[in-house]
Amino acid sequence: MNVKVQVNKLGLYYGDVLALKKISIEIIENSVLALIGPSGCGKSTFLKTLNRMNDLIDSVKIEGEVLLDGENIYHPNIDTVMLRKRIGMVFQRPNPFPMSVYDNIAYGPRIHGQAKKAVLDEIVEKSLTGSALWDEVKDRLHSSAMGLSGGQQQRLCIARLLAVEPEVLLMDEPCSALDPISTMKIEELVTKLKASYTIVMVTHNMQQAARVSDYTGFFLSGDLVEQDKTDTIFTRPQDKRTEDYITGRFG
Ligand SMILES: Nc1ncnc2c1ncn2[C@@H]1O[C@H](COP(=O)(O)OP(=O)(O)OP(=O)(O)O)[C@@H](O)[C@H]1O
Repeated sequence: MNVKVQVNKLGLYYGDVLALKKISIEIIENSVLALIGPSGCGKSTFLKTLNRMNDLIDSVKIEGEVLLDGENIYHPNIDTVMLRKRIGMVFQRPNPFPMSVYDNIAYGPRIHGQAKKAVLDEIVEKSLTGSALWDEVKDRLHSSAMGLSGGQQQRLCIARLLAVEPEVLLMDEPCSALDPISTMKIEELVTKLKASYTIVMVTHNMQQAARVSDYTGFFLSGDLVEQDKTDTIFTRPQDKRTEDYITGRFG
Protein backbone atom coordinates (compact mmCIF):
# COMPACT_ATOMS: atom_id res chain seq x y z
CA MET A 1 0.00 0.00 0.00
CA ASN A 2 1.47 3.23 -1.19
CA VAL A 3 0.70 6.55 0.49
CA LYS A 4 -0.29 8.98 -2.29
CA VAL A 5 -1.08 12.00 -0.11
CA GLN A 6 0.18 12.54 3.40
CA VAL A 7 -1.37 15.35 5.42
CA ASN A 8 0.62 16.51 8.46
CA LYS A 9 -0.90 18.75 11.14
CA LEU A 10 -2.85 20.78 8.65
CA GLY A 11 -4.53 23.83 10.16
CA LEU A 12 -6.65 26.38 8.30
CA TYR A 13 -8.00 29.75 9.42
CA TYR A 14 -10.66 31.87 7.72
CA GLY A 15 -9.50 35.19 9.16
CA ASP A 16 -9.37 34.51 12.90
CA VAL A 17 -11.66 31.50 12.75
CA LEU A 18 -9.94 28.13 12.99
CA ALA A 19 -11.77 25.86 10.53
CA LEU A 20 -9.35 22.89 10.48
CA LYS A 21 -7.45 21.78 13.58
CA LYS A 22 -4.17 19.97 12.98
CA ILE A 23 -5.52 17.34 10.61
CA SER A 24 -3.20 14.40 9.91
CA ILE A 25 -4.13 11.59 7.56
CA GLU A 26 -2.56 9.27 5.00
CA ILE A 27 -4.46 8.81 1.77
CA ILE A 28 -3.66 5.48 0.17
CA GLU A 29 -3.08 5.20 -3.57
CA ASN A 30 -5.86 3.55 -5.60
CA SER A 31 -8.35 3.73 -2.77
CA VAL A 32 -11.49 5.72 -2.05
CA LEU A 33 -11.49 7.83 1.12
CA ALA A 34 -14.93 9.09 2.20
CA LEU A 35 -15.18 12.18 4.39
CA ILE A 36 -18.30 12.34 6.53
CA GLY A 37 -19.57 14.66 9.25
CA PRO A 38 -22.27 17.22 9.98
CA SER A 39 -22.72 20.39 7.98
CA GLY A 40 -20.06 23.03 8.57
CA CYS A 41 -17.52 20.65 10.16
CA GLY A 42 -14.83 21.42 7.55
CA LYS A 43 -15.09 18.58 5.00
CA SER A 44 -15.17 20.81 1.92
CA THR A 45 -12.50 23.08 3.38
CA PHE A 46 -10.27 20.06 3.94
CA LEU A 47 -10.93 18.69 0.44
CA LYS A 48 -9.97 22.05 -1.09
CA THR A 49 -6.69 22.18 0.86
CA LEU A 50 -5.60 19.10 -1.11
CA ASN A 51 -5.26 21.04 -4.36
CA ARG A 52 -4.88 24.52 -2.90
CA MET A 53 -8.29 25.78 -3.94
CA ASN A 54 -8.45 27.71 -0.64
CA ASP A 55 -5.51 29.83 -1.80
CA LEU A 56 -8.01 31.69 -3.92
CA ILE A 57 -9.64 33.12 -0.74
CA ASP A 58 -7.77 36.15 0.67
CA SER A 59 -8.48 35.63 4.39
CA VAL A 60 -7.23 32.03 4.43
CA LYS A 61 -4.12 31.08 6.39
CA ILE A 62 -2.75 27.54 6.27
CA GLU A 63 -0.32 25.71 8.55
CA GLY A 64 1.18 22.24 8.32
CA GLU A 65 1.87 20.35 5.13
CA VAL A 66 0.32 18.21 2.43
CA LEU A 67 2.73 15.84 0.71
CA LEU A 68 1.84 14.55 -2.75
CA ASP A 69 4.20 11.65 -3.52
CA GLY A 70 6.38 13.03 -0.72
CA GLU A 71 6.52 16.61 -2.03
CA ASN A 72 4.90 19.46 -0.08
CA ILE A 73 2.25 21.09 -2.29
CA TYR A 74 2.48 24.26 -0.14
CA HIS A 75 6.13 24.80 -1.03
CA PRO A 76 6.47 28.25 -2.69
CA ASN A 77 7.95 26.71 -5.84
CA ILE A 78 4.90 24.57 -6.56
CA ASP A 79 3.08 25.47 -9.78
CA THR A 80 -0.61 25.45 -8.77
CA VAL A 81 -1.80 24.98 -12.36
CA MET A 82 0.22 21.76 -12.63
CA LEU A 83 -0.91 20.76 -9.14
CA ARG A 84 -4.58 21.12 -10.06
CA LYS A 85 -3.93 19.06 -13.19
CA ARG A 86 -2.58 16.28 -10.96
CA ILE A 87 -5.31 16.70 -8.32
CA GLY A 88 -8.63 17.56 -9.98
CA MET A 89 -11.97 18.34 -8.40
CA VAL A 90 -15.65 17.64 -9.09
CA PHE A 91 -18.24 19.81 -7.35
CA GLN A 92 -21.72 19.26 -5.89
CA ARG A 93 -23.51 20.67 -8.89
CA PRO A 94 -22.25 19.65 -12.31
CA ASN A 95 -20.66 22.71 -13.91
CA PRO A 96 -20.07 21.98 -17.61
CA PHE A 97 -18.82 24.88 -19.69
CA PRO A 98 -21.46 26.34 -22.05
CA MET A 99 -19.90 24.70 -25.09
CA SER A 100 -20.10 21.35 -26.89
CA VAL A 101 -19.49 18.01 -25.19
CA TYR A 102 -16.30 17.66 -27.26
CA ASP A 103 -14.98 21.12 -26.40
CA ASN A 104 -15.64 20.57 -22.70
CA ILE A 105 -13.30 17.59 -22.73
CA ALA A 106 -10.75 19.08 -25.12
CA TYR A 107 -10.57 22.30 -23.07
CA GLY A 108 -7.97 21.13 -20.53
CA PRO A 109 -5.64 19.39 -23.01
CA ARG A 110 -5.81 22.48 -25.29
CA ILE A 111 -4.85 24.76 -22.36
CA HIS A 112 -1.93 22.45 -21.67
CA GLY A 113 -0.78 22.86 -25.30
CA GLN A 114 -2.38 19.98 -27.19
CA ALA A 115 -3.64 21.22 -30.58
CA LYS A 116 -3.63 18.12 -32.81
CA LYS A 117 -7.16 17.11 -33.76
CA ALA A 118 -6.38 13.39 -34.00
CA VAL A 119 -4.88 13.40 -30.50
CA LEU A 120 -7.79 15.43 -29.10
CA ASP A 121 -10.29 13.04 -30.74
CA GLU A 122 -8.56 10.17 -29.00
CA ILE A 123 -8.50 11.96 -25.63
CA VAL A 124 -12.20 12.83 -25.91
CA GLU A 125 -13.19 9.23 -26.65
CA LYS A 126 -10.91 7.79 -23.96
CA SER A 127 -12.08 10.25 -21.30
CA LEU A 128 -15.77 9.76 -22.07
CA THR A 129 -15.28 5.98 -22.08
CA GLY A 130 -13.46 6.29 -18.76
CA SER A 131 -16.37 8.19 -17.23
CA ALA A 132 -18.93 5.69 -18.61
CA LEU A 133 -20.55 8.33 -20.84
CA TRP A 134 -19.25 7.55 -24.33
CA ASP A 135 -22.14 5.34 -25.45
CA GLU A 136 -24.68 7.96 -24.40
CA VAL A 137 -23.02 10.93 -26.11
CA LYS A 138 -20.94 9.60 -29.00
CA ASP A 139 -23.57 10.76 -31.51
CA ARG A 140 -23.91 14.24 -29.99
CA LEU A 141 -20.32 15.24 -29.33
CA HIS A 142 -20.83 18.57 -31.04
CA SER A 143 -24.10 19.44 -29.27
CA SER A 144 -24.13 21.66 -26.23
CA ALA A 145 -23.19 20.00 -22.95
CA MET A 146 -25.96 22.03 -21.32
CA GLY A 147 -28.48 19.71 -23.04
CA LEU A 148 -27.30 16.65 -21.11
CA SER A 149 -29.14 15.41 -18.00
CA GLY A 150 -27.71 16.31 -14.58
CA GLY A 151 -26.22 12.84 -14.15
CA GLN A 152 -24.68 12.95 -17.62
CA GLN A 153 -23.30 16.42 -16.90
CA GLN A 154 -21.63 15.16 -13.74
CA ARG A 155 -20.01 12.28 -15.66
CA LEU A 156 -18.95 14.84 -18.29
CA CYS A 157 -17.26 16.85 -15.53
CA ILE A 158 -15.45 13.68 -14.44
CA ALA A 159 -14.43 13.04 -18.08
CA ARG A 160 -13.15 16.62 -18.25
CA LEU A 161 -10.85 15.84 -15.34
CA LEU A 162 -9.70 12.52 -16.79
CA ALA A 163 -8.72 14.29 -20.02
CA VAL A 164 -5.76 15.98 -18.31
CA GLU A 165 -4.59 12.69 -16.78
CA PRO A 166 -4.87 13.48 -13.08
CA GLU A 167 -3.65 11.24 -10.28
CA VAL A 168 -6.05 12.21 -7.51
CA LEU A 169 -9.77 12.99 -7.88
CA LEU A 170 -11.48 15.15 -5.27
CA MET A 171 -15.27 14.87 -5.23
CA ASP A 172 -17.39 17.21 -3.12
CA GLU A 173 -20.78 15.51 -2.69
CA PRO A 174 -20.82 14.58 -6.38
CA CYS A 175 -24.27 12.99 -6.18
CA SER A 176 -26.10 15.54 -4.07
CA ALA A 177 -27.92 17.02 -7.07
CA LEU A 178 -28.61 13.67 -8.76
CA ASP A 179 -31.48 11.19 -8.86
CA PRO A 180 -30.97 7.62 -7.52
CA ILE A 181 -30.15 6.07 -10.90
CA SER A 182 -27.56 8.72 -11.76
CA THR A 183 -26.20 8.36 -8.23
CA MET A 184 -25.79 4.62 -8.76
CA LYS A 185 -23.93 5.24 -12.03
CA ILE A 186 -21.52 7.65 -10.32
CA GLU A 187 -20.96 5.16 -7.49
CA GLU A 188 -20.21 2.38 -10.00
CA LEU A 189 -17.88 4.75 -11.81
CA VAL A 190 -16.02 5.68 -8.61
CA THR A 191 -15.53 2.00 -7.84
CA LYS A 192 -14.11 1.48 -11.34
CA LEU A 193 -11.93 4.60 -11.32
CA LYS A 194 -10.08 3.71 -8.15
CA ALA A 195 -8.09 1.11 -10.11
CA SER A 196 -6.34 4.04 -11.81
CA TYR A 197 -6.81 7.00 -9.47
CA THR A 198 -6.80 7.92 -5.79
CA ILE A 199 -10.20 9.31 -4.80
CA VAL A 200 -11.34 11.49 -1.90
CA MET A 201 -15.08 12.00 -1.67
CA VAL A 202 -17.18 14.13 0.67
CA THR A 203 -20.61 12.63 1.21
CA HIS A 204 -23.58 13.18 3.49
CA ASN A 205 -24.91 9.78 2.57
CA MET A 206 -23.75 7.10 5.03
CA GLN A 207 -24.87 4.26 2.76
CA GLN A 208 -22.86 5.77 -0.04
CA ALA A 209 -19.76 6.02 2.12
CA ALA A 210 -20.25 2.40 3.20
CA ARG A 211 -20.82 1.22 -0.40
CA VAL A 212 -18.01 2.92 -2.25
CA SER A 213 -15.19 3.79 0.13
CA ASP A 214 -12.27 1.79 1.47
CA TYR A 215 -11.46 4.30 4.20
CA THR A 216 -13.63 6.80 6.05
CA GLY A 217 -12.77 9.91 8.03
CA PHE A 218 -15.25 11.50 10.44
CA PHE A 219 -15.00 15.28 10.87
CA LEU A 220 -16.55 17.29 13.68
CA SER A 221 -16.04 21.03 14.32
CA GLY A 222 -12.83 21.15 12.29
CA ASP A 223 -11.37 18.02 13.91
CA LEU A 224 -10.74 14.71 12.21
CA VAL A 225 -12.22 12.71 15.08
CA GLU A 226 -11.59 9.26 13.66
CA GLN A 227 -10.30 7.63 10.50
CA ASP A 228 -10.04 3.98 9.65
CA LYS A 229 -11.09 1.29 7.21
CA THR A 230 -14.71 1.93 6.27
CA ASP A 231 -15.81 -1.46 7.67
CA THR A 232 -14.28 -0.59 11.02
CA ILE A 233 -15.80 2.91 11.16
CA PHE A 234 -19.25 1.52 10.44
CA THR A 235 -19.12 -1.56 12.65
CA ARG A 236 -16.62 -0.84 15.46
CA PRO A 237 -15.99 2.92 15.73
CA GLN A 238 -13.59 3.80 18.52
CA ASP A 239 -15.05 7.20 19.38
CA LYS A 240 -18.53 7.61 20.85
CA ARG A 241 -19.08 10.73 18.69
CA THR A 242 -18.45 8.70 15.51
CA GLU A 243 -20.87 6.03 16.68
CA ASP A 244 -23.53 8.62 17.50
CA TYR A 245 -23.14 10.22 14.10
CA ILE A 246 -23.30 7.07 12.00
CA THR A 247 -26.21 5.69 13.96
CA GLY A 248 -28.12 8.96 13.57
CA ARG A 249 -28.10 9.82 17.28
CA PHE A 250 -25.91 12.83 16.73
CA GLY A 251 -26.95 16.16 18.18
N1 LIG B 1 -14.93 31.27 2.38
C1 LIG B 1 -15.18 31.15 3.69
N2 LIG B 1 -14.99 32.21 4.52
C2 LIG B 1 -15.21 32.11 5.85
N3 LIG B 1 -15.64 30.98 6.46
C3 LIG B 1 -15.86 29.91 5.68
C4 LIG B 1 -15.64 29.93 4.27
N4 LIG B 1 -15.94 28.71 3.76
C5 LIG B 1 -16.33 27.96 4.81
N5 LIG B 1 -16.28 28.65 5.97
C6 LIG B 1 -16.60 28.17 7.33
O1 LIG B 1 -15.75 27.10 7.65
C7 LIG B 1 -16.46 26.06 8.32
C8 LIG B 1 -16.36 24.76 7.55
O2 LIG B 1 -17.08 24.87 6.32
P1 LIG B 1 -17.09 23.73 5.22
O3 LIG B 1 -17.84 24.25 4.03
O4 LIG B 1 -15.70 23.25 5.00
O5 LIG B 1 -17.92 22.59 5.95
P2 LIG B 1 -18.58 21.25 5.37
O6 LIG B 1 -18.35 20.22 6.40
O7 LIG B 1 -18.08 20.99 4.01
O8 LIG B 1 -20.12 21.65 5.33
P3 LIG B 1 -21.29 21.11 4.35
O9 LIG B 1 -21.44 19.67 4.66
O10 LIG B 1 -22.47 21.93 4.79
O11 LIG B 1 -20.86 21.40 2.95
C9 LIG B 1 -17.88 26.57 8.48
O12 LIG B 1 -18.01 27.16 9.74
C10 LIG B 1 -18.01 27.61 7.38
O13 LIG B 1 -18.95 28.60 7.74
